[in-house]
Amino acid sequence: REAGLPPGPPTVPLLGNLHIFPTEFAQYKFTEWARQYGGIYSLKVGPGTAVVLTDAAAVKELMDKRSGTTVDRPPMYVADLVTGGLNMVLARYTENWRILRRAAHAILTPQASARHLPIQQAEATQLLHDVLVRPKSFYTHIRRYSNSVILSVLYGKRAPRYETPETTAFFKAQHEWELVLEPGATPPVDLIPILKSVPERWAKWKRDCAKTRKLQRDLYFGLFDETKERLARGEENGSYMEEILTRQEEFGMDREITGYLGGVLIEGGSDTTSSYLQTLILALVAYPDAQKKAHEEIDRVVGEHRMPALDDLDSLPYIRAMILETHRYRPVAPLMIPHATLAPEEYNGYIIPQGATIFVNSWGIFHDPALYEDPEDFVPDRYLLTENGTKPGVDGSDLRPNFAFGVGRRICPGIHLAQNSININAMNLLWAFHFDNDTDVNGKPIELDTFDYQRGILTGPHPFQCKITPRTAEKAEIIEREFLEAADTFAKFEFGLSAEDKEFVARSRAHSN
Ligand code: HEM
Repeated sequence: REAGLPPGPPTVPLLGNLHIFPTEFAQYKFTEWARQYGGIYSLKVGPGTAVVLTDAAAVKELMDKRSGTTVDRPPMYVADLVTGGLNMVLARYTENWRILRRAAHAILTPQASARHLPIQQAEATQLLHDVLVRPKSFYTHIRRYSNSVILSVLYGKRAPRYETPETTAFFKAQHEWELVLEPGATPPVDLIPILKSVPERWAKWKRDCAKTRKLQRDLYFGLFDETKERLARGEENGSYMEEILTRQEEFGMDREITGYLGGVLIEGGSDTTSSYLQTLILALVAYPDAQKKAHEEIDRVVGEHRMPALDDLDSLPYIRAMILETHRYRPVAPLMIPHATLAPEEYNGYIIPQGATIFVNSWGIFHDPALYEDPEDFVPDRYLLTENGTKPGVDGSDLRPNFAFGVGRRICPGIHLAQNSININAMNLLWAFHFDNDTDVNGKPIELDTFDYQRGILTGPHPFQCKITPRTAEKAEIIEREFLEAADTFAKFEFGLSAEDKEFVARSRAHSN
């Protein structure tokens, strides 16, 4: 470890800390080390350096205030092979990233996101309907919901079923993408560049990259071309890509970069929102007292005879607190997405060298017992006591309510769209259903493992079992009725459906009759 670096675990020659670098659920080991080495420590990864921040003040200073130097991402050859450096999430600080970011920002502002509320609301109604009809499949209903919302927002084309061809193609491409990105799936090409020149016939990982690239391009450019053709026919429905296509020149975007912009937004918008909602349900089952308080609140404010509306949230402080607590309890991105430095930075007497990888350990911060009372428990009430949920008397001002969405110039561009989805669905689900432990054949409750989460940089619970029942017969009727009424909103987004989708749409509406 070079002089001036933050402290960290003892190193060995050549490898540094590489031999002890966690390859899965890194947030847990990183948090353990944070309790030992402090809120800022370093890891030597061969000749490279990674710095782990588990201290809110350091994050605010280095990542938010000095975002100009911490905006980069670490090099990732595999991502370049698959996406040609055009995946906004993983892209280095390049002109292409700036173009992608500007285009995303211009159209995902709070005002622009508000334009997409009708389809989000209609899809959320279908989610309630799907859960009502087939409660056991809630996990896939939620995945369909988030994928359909993002497809509708971006391309004006929805996915009525989990098996809708675009949705199936997306989850297939995404699965392959996650496999190639998994640590250990590829040799350490970023550390040992010579490995990049191994010919494809001896490098399965290169063939996997080529396969993923093809799956992504077939879907992303297929959707892109379809939108272009729809525009040419004069059949606009207000989708994001329509606007991008008409402003392509202004943003300096060619076909290639425009196709990948759509792609990265589907990726960013699908499993993040669904993982969040699955965690919310897991927590409601595991913490029935919190569920009861939320039920009482929504009954008092919204009542029995209508579905919640977005404006209701202003009068629902406990549910607002629950939404924040869900982000804290099981953040979708427990280490955010790694950043990297464009220039050396000095902080608290330590040197962070140029090119260092920076992990923001949001898991470690959110689960710090010095900041939070009983951090391992799901306790929405903490956000009623202080703005950032920290213990009264502890200074939580270095945190912010949208901390789970990232830092500095890389903060999540989908934040407003995501928050609308989360807010609508949290209210809807609580208004409509009871969430309980399922029972086994002997009638014994099946306890949930609240740590049974997926591996990966973005995480959510593995599919789990629970019992979901409508809270009253009247609410079930309202859901059926609202679902039918949403048909008009859906219609604009239902062009070019497969025969199976058309049949499903017709059948589900007839069923509701
Ligand atoms: C629960 C929902 C979501 C959460 C918790 C979430 C969280 C995050 C986090 C932590 C980052 C990394 C920020 C950083 O590096 O500092 C990120 C980046 C990103 N998110 Fe989200 N996100 C969500 C939903 C969405 C949605 C709906 C979209 C698309 C419409 C989206 C698109 C992106 C993109 C493109 C990036 C990369 C930004 C860049 O590197 O410049 N996300 N998100």
